[in-house]
Amino acid sequence: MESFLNRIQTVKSHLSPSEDYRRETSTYSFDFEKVATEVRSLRPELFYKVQEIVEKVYEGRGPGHHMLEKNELRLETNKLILNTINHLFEKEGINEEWIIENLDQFMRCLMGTGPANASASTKYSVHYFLYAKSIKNLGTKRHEDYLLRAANLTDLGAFGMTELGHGSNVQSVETTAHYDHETRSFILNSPTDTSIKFWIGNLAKTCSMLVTFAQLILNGQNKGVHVFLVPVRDKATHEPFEGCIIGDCGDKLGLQGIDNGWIKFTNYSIDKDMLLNRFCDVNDEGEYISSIPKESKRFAYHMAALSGGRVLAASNAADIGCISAITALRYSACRKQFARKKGEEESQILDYPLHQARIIPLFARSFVEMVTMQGVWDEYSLMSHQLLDPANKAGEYFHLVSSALKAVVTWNCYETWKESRLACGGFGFSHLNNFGELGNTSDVNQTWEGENFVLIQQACKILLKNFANMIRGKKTMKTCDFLTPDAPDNYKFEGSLLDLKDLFKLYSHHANKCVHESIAKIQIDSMKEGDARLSRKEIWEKHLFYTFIPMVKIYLSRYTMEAYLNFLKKFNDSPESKEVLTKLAVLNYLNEIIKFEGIFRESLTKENIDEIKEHCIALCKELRPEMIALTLTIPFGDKIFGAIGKSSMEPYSEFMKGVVNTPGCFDKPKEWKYLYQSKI
Ligand SMILES: Cc1cc2nc3c(=O)[nH]c(=O)nc-3n(C[C@H](O)[C@H](O)[C@H](O)COP(=O)(O)OP(=O)(O)OC[C@H]3O[C@@H](n4cnc5c(N)ncnc54)[C@H](O)[C@@H]3O)c2cc1C
Repeated sequence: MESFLNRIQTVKSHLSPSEDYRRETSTYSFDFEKVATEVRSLRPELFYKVQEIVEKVYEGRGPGHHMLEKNELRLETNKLILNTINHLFEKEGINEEWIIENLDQFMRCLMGTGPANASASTKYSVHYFLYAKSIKNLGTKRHEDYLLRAANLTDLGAFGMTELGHGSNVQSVETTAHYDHETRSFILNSPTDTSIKFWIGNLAKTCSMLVTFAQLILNGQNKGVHVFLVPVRDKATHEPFEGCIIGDCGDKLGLQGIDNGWIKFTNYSIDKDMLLNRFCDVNDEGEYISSIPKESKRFAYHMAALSGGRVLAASNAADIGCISAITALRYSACRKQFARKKGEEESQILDYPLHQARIIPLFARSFVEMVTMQGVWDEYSLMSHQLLDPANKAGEYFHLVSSALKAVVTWNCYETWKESRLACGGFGFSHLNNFGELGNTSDVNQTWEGENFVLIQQACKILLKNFANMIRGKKTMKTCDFLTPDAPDNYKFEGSLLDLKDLFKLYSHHANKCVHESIAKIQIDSMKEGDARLSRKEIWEKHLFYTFIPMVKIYLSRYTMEAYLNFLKKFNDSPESKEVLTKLAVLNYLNEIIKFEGIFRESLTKENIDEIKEHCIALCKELRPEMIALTLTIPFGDKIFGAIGKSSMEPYSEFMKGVVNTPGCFDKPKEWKYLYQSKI
């Protein structure tokens, strides 16, 4: 903590602050140390340690890093991973037992590598959060050794769920695992081209072990998708074992530092004990046994490990949203274009209300989401061991929350990234300003760990199921305590649009109303007869886009608002800080009302909507002097920002330093002579 406070001091009085820095940090009204300390304490200290280690490793990294050839990037990423883990073991007292016991917390801290090298954090998350977590969640005593070897990186693992023909629909994967009682083994096969496991991170060049999802077939009967621990490479030679053909997926839009690969199995035999058998097994008599008889329920347990990956993707997205918006804010505070009056100095672009309206609400949303996601991590770390307890409802709660958050926060992040990049004009398009790396991750976060439109459907189902439970007199989840059995009366908003607690009531009303309207639509369509008759599935699909998905979005806004209201309690003794942080959230939720206008039409008049727009413009103006100091309260080291986003706020000199130091800047092209061979 001491070194952190020193850092604040350094940031507050940059050694030779630029004029822009000095001006922008002299206008804020909140208690900087209080806010910075509370924001920092949202994460475990180990996160910052990891960030420091990575920053040290990258100290000498010059511009043009993205120009490294794919294999060099991969080598660098693998070395970074090993260096970081070695450092944590040698210097920070981390060991295998601690990692296994605190896998969620450990993974959360390893996210400290993310902003500097998204490929590295992806590799970690594939290895620890998908591979090791699957063994921990689904394995038993017989797999303990594998878990230990995963913890200290003796084995490098990958997670083989997706196939060429099936991504979201995991239940239909085609890889087969036939049980052979004579040899007490499973024989793995990829019977079709579409059954080839594809996109698997760490597989192409790195891993020796692969968690594999396959249909378990015993005595000709398909028992459904099961999870197997599969050695795929001989560690002595690093060659794939016979029966496994492994290849590289080829170049991607980004994240070249991680080796996504494919694998085809041909009569590849693994020991019977390699089935991860916490919930099901083949006994000594060769019979299938399971503590969860229903296949669909068994499948749900096999997938439960994935909710952590969704928490990870959403928290990563919230951070990337913050980093993108911070870059745009700092740059816009320095960048000057056009004088308002002839003869006057040009204006900073952040002083234009148009520019403020584009960027400040996006920062506000990312900030709220970052606060929310750190709270979700805390809750997840505490509850994750309950997720696989059939008597506990935690699994369903986390399925709802992680699916909804993962979809909505990663969509929001992509929007924030795009708008922030555009807000930086041409500079946003230069690799030196980091939007390339940030964009790669904000893009793919929408697809992996569950494709967003598929995930949000699951959240819709759980929300509606909770309503049905309530009607049947069963207990509902705490997160659904806004639901009422009777349809809510029409409601006219009479509170203050600038009061976050009043806005919370408004959102709660509409979250409830949206669930009731969804149910009403289902009921009306279910009563149709004759040609108009629709099946349950048709009704479901018909209302997803305009009714059910917006319902989840409103639910989620209410959820993040509740988390943020709790965060604000930390500032009861610091009224100025509370006021600024409240304004930030009010701006975000008013801005969302404008986006969701249709939903709020019942309770807000046209005059209210006009008033909201006025408030948003006014709030941006009021928050303008606070913005740069607010960006400095977020504890991301300066190294992860591109040239124009650094806290020193010297965009031109930082940028040109990068430009002139980029390899090849002054080189004459080798083939220059053809330039003079025109025949015209
Ligand atoms: C860089 C990268 C790394 C990855 N790493 C791994 C890994 O390590 N291990 C692994 O197992 N997988 C990995 N994946 C795969 C990833 O998890 C899948 O891409 C993801 O689950 C989506 O599956 P899909 O690509 O087959 O898309 P699909 O499921 O085919 O979806 C395609 C489109 O169809 C839509 N769609 C699908 N079903 C419905 C429906 N019912 N209703 C309406 N629309 C629908 C989706 O919304 C989407 O827009 C990785 C992918 C990428 C890009």
